[in-house]
Formats: sequence, structure tokens, C-alpha cells
Amino acid sequence: MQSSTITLHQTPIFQPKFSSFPPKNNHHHHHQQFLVRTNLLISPKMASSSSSLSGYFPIRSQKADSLSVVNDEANGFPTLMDYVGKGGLNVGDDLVVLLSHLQYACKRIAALVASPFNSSLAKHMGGSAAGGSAESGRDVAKPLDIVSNEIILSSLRSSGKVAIMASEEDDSPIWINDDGPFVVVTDPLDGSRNIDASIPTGTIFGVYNRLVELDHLADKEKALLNSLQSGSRLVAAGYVLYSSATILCASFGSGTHAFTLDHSTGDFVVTHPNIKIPPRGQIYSVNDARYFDWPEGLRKYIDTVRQGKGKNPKKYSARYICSLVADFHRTLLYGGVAMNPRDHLRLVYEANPLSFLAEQAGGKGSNGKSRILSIQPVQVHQRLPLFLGSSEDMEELESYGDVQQKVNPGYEV
Ligand SMILES: O=P(O)(O)OC[C@H]1O[C@](O)(COP(=O)(O)O)[C@@H](O)[C@@H]1O
Repeated sequence: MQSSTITLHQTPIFQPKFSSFPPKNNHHHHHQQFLVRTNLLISPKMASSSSSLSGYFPIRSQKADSLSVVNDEANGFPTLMDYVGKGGLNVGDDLVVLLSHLQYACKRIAALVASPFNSSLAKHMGGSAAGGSAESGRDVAKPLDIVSNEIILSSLRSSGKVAIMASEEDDSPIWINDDGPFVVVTDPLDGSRNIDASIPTGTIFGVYNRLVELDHLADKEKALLNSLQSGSRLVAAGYVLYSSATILCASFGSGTHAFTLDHSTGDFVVTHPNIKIPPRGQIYSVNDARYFDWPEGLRKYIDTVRQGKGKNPKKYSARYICSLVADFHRTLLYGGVAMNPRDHLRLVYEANPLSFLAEQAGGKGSNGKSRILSIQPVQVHQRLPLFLGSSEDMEELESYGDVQQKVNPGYEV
């Protein structure tokens, strides 16, 4: 059996292109790609080197003869690194370096979650990928969460740009490097309870500046206080969705942008610049098996929109993957509301980064009563109800007042 011999090194991965800035242009894109027409638009700024290709999106295809063929290098589709660098958003050299390490970590996690050896890895690590160990319960970290956590931590360490990592998987924030300009908060692998069924999962991250005024404190104390910054101070935030495509979606405070991993080159290429969440959607996303544990207001809201009796006179449809990144990603693109009305999701690792992305896309993030980004965290692992989505749908939902689920019995599945 392979299980006893599996190591992370067996995962096919792409090395980070650079560990300092500016990067050398060492693309090795000799792969040929095929273009098909799509509705995707590259913003004029970013499309400067590919204006004749605007509206096209590279995919791999077996049918070369029926499609035009171009070389990726000539094509010049902006990669994530191009997009954030000096010719693009110019987010600053330190953040570019951090991002290059973070995206590398996420490519490793993408390979890991897609690996046929997942269950072997779980056994090897002494756990159960199905979460079935005796003391488990559903909130216990699964082995892949732990491995992903280690992958992220090692990438943050090697970036040299991070002072503190606060992770959902660790009891308390980790002090990494006195000189690191950034604090990173992360849920390394959200939705992992679904992993055995190959349901989408995701990494969530947020980036703050290190508070230099706290430098004189002891490591433990300053690690904690730096991690408890309010979401309104986020410098950047993002998620990586591991699904049929691997998508990195991020904001640096000027819009929300998504990049899709091109497996033939190992690059994230820009596919969704400047995402604008529609002001109204027609989808609600919630675990509605909990209906009878909901407060009156939330029941009324859902009953109203599913009958098409809300302010948007259309019958809403339900979608719930039970994987926050996937449910949020769909909401960002299609509009509507994604929610978990009970005290379950974490303010620091999940609610703040995703609310930042929602706001940067013109949407809202709320606990049902107030803006997530304005809440001052008091504990790194604090949980709260979370509602994310289209501005008009969110306003309508909040107008029902009573939408936070107080009954939280601890569900088994
Ligand atoms: O059981 P619920 O209330 O539907 O919660 C589902 C949510 O929990 C999560 O799985 C996160 O929970 P964990 O931190 O326990 O993994 C999200 O991905 C998902 O949106």
C-alpha cells in the first residue's frame, strides 16, 4: 500500500516563480492553447497586451483543427502576478511577494485535494477523512485541514513578509518573523468535511499590516492583538476555490478580481476582472433543514422570496453546497444571498475576508444586524451568523429584523 510512503513531495506542484521582487520573466509557456469565444471581458488596462484577444478565454481542447491555435506566451493573458504588479494594480512589492507564495501554497493544496491518495494520507496521519473518530464530532479538524495549514504556514514563512499567521486550525496565532510587514488570517481548507465526496472546498485568507505600535509587546500578546484587527483594516483578502476549476479571487482594496488556474502553465490567469455582484439575485443559499430552528423573521423572509412575493417579484431558487467558499463564489457571480444564520462561521478567518470581497464587488456582508467589517473581534475564534450577498437582497433580508438563529443545538451532519 502506498499509504505509509505518501509524502507531500509526491504531489505534482509548480514552484513559485520568484522569492524576491521584481520577478524575472521566466515563463516556460511552450504549450499551445486553443481559444473559444466567451462573454468574459478583460479590463482595458489589463488587456493592453491582448486587446485583439479580448473576449476570448484560453482552454485546452482536443479539437485543434476546429479552433484557432495560439501560443500562450504570444497570447499574453495577464497572470495574477502581472495583474498585481507594477504594470497592473501595483499593490506593492511586499504584497506581490506574499501573494506569489500564497498562490504557490494554494496550488499545492489544489493538488492535494484532487489526489487519489487523500484517504491514504488521512490514515497515515492517524485520522479519518470522514471525520468519524471517536472524539470527533463534526467540527474537529480533518487531516487535510492540518496538512493545508502546514502548507500555508510554510509558504508564509518562506515569503519573509509575514509577522503573524492566525489560522482556524491553530489554537492561537503564530509569531513568524519580527520584520514581516503583514499579518495573515486564514482558514486553510474550509468545507473539508465534504472532501470524501469530492465536493468543492476552499482556502480563505485576509492580510493586515503589522501594527508596529505593538512591537514592544511579548510575542504571544502582539500576535493576538495583531490578529484581532477589525475587518475594515484589511489590506487584502481572498479565497481559492478548489472545484471543477481552481479559482483565486482576491481584492486589494480596489475591486474584486478572480483568476483561474491554467493547468497547462501553472499560472492563475485573470478571468473575472472587477467582479460586480448583481444588486439583485434570484438565489438564496442556506441549510434549510434548520428551518424549525430559525427565528420568525428568517422563516418569513425565505417563505416570501421562495414564493416570489418579495421586492423582487420572482420566485427564488435554493442552492446550498455546504461549502462556504463555493456558496460564496456562486453568490458573487450570480447574486442573491448566501447565509449561515447560526453562530457557526468565524469572524476573523471567514466572515471578514469574504465580507471584504463582497463589499469590494458592490455587495454586503452582515451578521443580520450590522456590517461585519465594523465588528471589533474580541477572540480569534469567535463565531457569528453570516449573511453575504447582493446589496438589495441583503437590505430586504435585514428588514425582517429577526434573522439570527439563536437555537444552535450542535448538528451531527
Ligand atoms: O452545518 P451548517 O450550519 O450548514 O454549516 C456549513 C458551513 O460550515 C462549514 O463547513 C465550515 O464549518 P467547519 O469550520 O466546521 O468546517 C462551511 O464550509 C459551511 O458553509
